[in-house]
Amino acid sequence: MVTGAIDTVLAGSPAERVLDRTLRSHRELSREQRQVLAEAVFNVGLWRRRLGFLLGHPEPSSSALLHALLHGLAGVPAEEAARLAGLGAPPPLVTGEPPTLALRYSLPDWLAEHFTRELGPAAEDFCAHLNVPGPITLRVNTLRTHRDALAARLRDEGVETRPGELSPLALHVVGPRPNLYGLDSLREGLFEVQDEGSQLLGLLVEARPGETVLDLCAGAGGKTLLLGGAMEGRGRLLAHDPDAGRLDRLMLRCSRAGLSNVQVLRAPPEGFLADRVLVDAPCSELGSLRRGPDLRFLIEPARLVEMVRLQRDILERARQLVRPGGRLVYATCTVNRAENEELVHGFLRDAPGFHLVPPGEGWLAPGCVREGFLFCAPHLHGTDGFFAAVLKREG
Ligand SMILES: C[S@@+](CC[C@H](N)C(=O)[O-])C[C@H]1O[C@@H](n2cnc3c(N)ncnc32)[C@H](O)[C@@H]1O
Repeated sequence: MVTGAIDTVLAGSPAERVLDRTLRSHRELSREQRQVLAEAVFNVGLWRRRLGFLLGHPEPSSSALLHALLHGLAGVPAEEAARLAGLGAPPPLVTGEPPTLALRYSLPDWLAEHFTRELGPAAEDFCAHLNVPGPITLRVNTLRTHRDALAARLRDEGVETRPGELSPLALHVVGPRPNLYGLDSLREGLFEVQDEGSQLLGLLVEARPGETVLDLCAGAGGKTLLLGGAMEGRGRLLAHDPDAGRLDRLMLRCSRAGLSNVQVLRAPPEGFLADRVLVDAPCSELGSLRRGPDLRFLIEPARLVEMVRLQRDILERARQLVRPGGRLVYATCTVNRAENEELVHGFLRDAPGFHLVPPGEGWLAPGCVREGFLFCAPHLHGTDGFFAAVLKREG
């Protein structure tokens, strides 16, 4: 069953879905067996390239990969590892460090080369952090409570946290992964799960009570909810996304959070000017690769180029919706200059009425600023990878 699930993941099915399906059809498994299955599927899915190197074979069988994981990476004795993997005898493993970044951190070659071009020598550290799960981070809903009170409430519910150092709204869960969805505090809308870097993107908008704020790529509302808190529920908060299902989820989350001034726009917005516009753009999502073991193997390299045209179009639309003197925040969760710095510089060349302003002046940690933009990454800040530009329309 384990090797069957691994085969399906290696053939390109998303690991989360394969695991879910396998667990559903094997309800007889004990808690420990389910845990072992999940770890085997996720870790072979993640480490497949490094395991292939250990085996000296580009396309080894699932059993051989499982053996290499257990013996080569987890240190289980060879005979025991072979038995657990269903092999008669342990295959020999290569010793020594893999010679390339792609093999060391189990990435497609093109992606490792991309990160080297983007980050230079820091690519090694960045890629190492892609293989370590990120923290579970919560964002306090300031419409209902404040951070210290939420931490105390969570402690009463058995969840220990520590405050984030970058976002004043963040709490990181400490210790084993809790079942957050079973907590009354979540049902009462006291918090949302949101990466600390993602919180910074919403905070860069610096939305104020009484303003008109447009979240142009609102999705299921992660940032809309933050903006609503900053506006203290006063003013007009407009949320648009072409994905109707996501907007439905946004509305549910707003109601749980006690946010009543959100207006959902199902058609592309027009005919008004906003004080602030957030473009949390669709992107290649290379900053979120640690969120899934196999995401790196599912991305098509062409996506890094194809997204740029869509991002330009969205930014152009956003430009027309910012009032004179207003603010436009362009953000992505990717590490790709073509979608980030280059796109913004191109926009500034074509839209002379806008200029770049320092992100988060007076509150954002200087370590989160690179070349005048927000830049966060797992190896530097413990967040997913994010980019943002804060642009002001001249008055
Ligand atoms: C990075 S996600 C947004 C995440 C969301 N802001 C949040 O914090 O949860 C990008 C969103 O852009 C949306 N999108 C795609 N094409 C778009 C377009 N042409 N105009 C506006 N949004 C678009 C996608 O449906 C997706 O929900």
